Amino acid sequence: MSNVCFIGGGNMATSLIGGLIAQGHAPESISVSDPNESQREQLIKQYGVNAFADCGPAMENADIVVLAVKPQVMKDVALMITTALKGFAKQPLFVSIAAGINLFSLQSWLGEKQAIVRCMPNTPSLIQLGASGLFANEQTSIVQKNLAETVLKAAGIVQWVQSEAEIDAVTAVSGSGPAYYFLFMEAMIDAGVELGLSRETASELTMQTAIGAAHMAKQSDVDVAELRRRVTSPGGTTEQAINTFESAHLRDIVKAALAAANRRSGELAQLLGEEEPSS
Ligand SMILES: NC(=O)C1=CN([C@@H]2O[C@H](COP(=O)(O)OP(=O)(O)OC[C@H]3O[C@@H](n4cnc5c(N)ncnc54)[C@H](OP(=O)(O)O)[C@@H]3O)[C@@H](O)[C@H]2O)C=CC1
Ligand SMILES: O=C(O)[C@@H]1CCC=N1
Repeated sequence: MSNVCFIGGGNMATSLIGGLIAQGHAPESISVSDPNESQREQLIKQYGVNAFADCGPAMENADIVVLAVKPQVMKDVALMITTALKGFAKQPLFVSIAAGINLFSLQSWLGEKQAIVRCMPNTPSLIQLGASGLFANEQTSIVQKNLAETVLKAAGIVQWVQSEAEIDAVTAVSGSGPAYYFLFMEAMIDAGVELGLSRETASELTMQTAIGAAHMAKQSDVDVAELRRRVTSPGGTTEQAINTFESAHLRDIVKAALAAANRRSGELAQLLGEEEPSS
C-alpha cells in the first residue's frame, strides 16, 4: 500500500482522506500536515491518520504528496517543501489540487525534475462520488501516473485530460460544480416552501429528485436532452417551468458562470504564480 501525504488538511483533503479510508486504505499509511491544531485533532479522531504541524515529518516515506492548500499560500508551502525535501533519499510524486496554480509555477518552486500531476477533484470525493481531472508533467512516469490514478479513484471517477488548459475547464465544470447544484437545490427548496410545503418535505423531495435525475442520466442510453423531453408533456406543467427557464436564458447564464470560473483560474495563475517567458 502506498504512503500518501496531504499538505493542508482542510475541506478537500478531508474529502479525499474519507474516500481513501472508505476504500480500505490503511490510516497509518496516510499522513497530513496542517498548522491548525484543531484541524489535525479532528483528522486524527475521525480517521486515525498521522498528523503533523510541519511538512517535513509528514512527507517522510511518502510515495505521493497531495498539495491541498489554498492557491494563495501555495508558493510559500512549495518553497518550504523544497527545503524539507533536500534531506530525503526518495523524491515523491506531487499532486497539486490547487485551482489555477500551473505546472510552470509548481516546477519553478519544487524543482524542474519533480514529477508533478495537476489534479482537480471535488468535495463529493468524501462519499466516493468525486470526479477528478488529471494532467501530468513530462517528468511523471507511467508508474507514477497509475499511482495518482489509484489514489484519486478511491474517491470517485478519474479523467485524464489532453492539455493543461483543460484542467481549468475541469475546475469550472466539476471542481466548482457541486456548488452550482447546491445553489439550484437551495433555490428549489425555497420555492417549494413558498408553494406551501414544509422545509423538510421540500428538502427531501428536492434531494431525492436530484439523486434520481443524476442516476437516470448516468444509466440511460439516451442523452440528457431526451430525458428532459420525456418529462415535458406537451401542454403540461414541466413545459411551463422549462419555458420560464429558457426565457430567462438559463443556458446563457450557465455558460457565463462557467466562463467566469474558467477565467478565474487564469487570473489566479497570473496573480499567484510565476510568469512564463514568452516564446
Ligand atoms: N473546496 C473544494 O471544493 C475544492 C478545492 N480545491 C482546491 O483545494 C485546495 C484546498 O482547498 P480547501 O480544502 O477548500 O481549503 P481549506 O482552507 O479548507 O484547507 C486548506 C488547509 O491548509 C491549511 N494550511 C495553511 N497553510 C498551511 C501550510 N503551510 N502547511 C500545511 N497546511 C496549511 C489551512 O489551515 P488554516 O485554515 O489554518 O489556514 C487549511 O486547514 C485549494 O487550492 C482549492 O483550490 C480543489 C477542488 C475542490
Ligand atoms: O472555489 C475554488 O476556488 C475551489 C476550486 C474548485 C472548487 N473550489
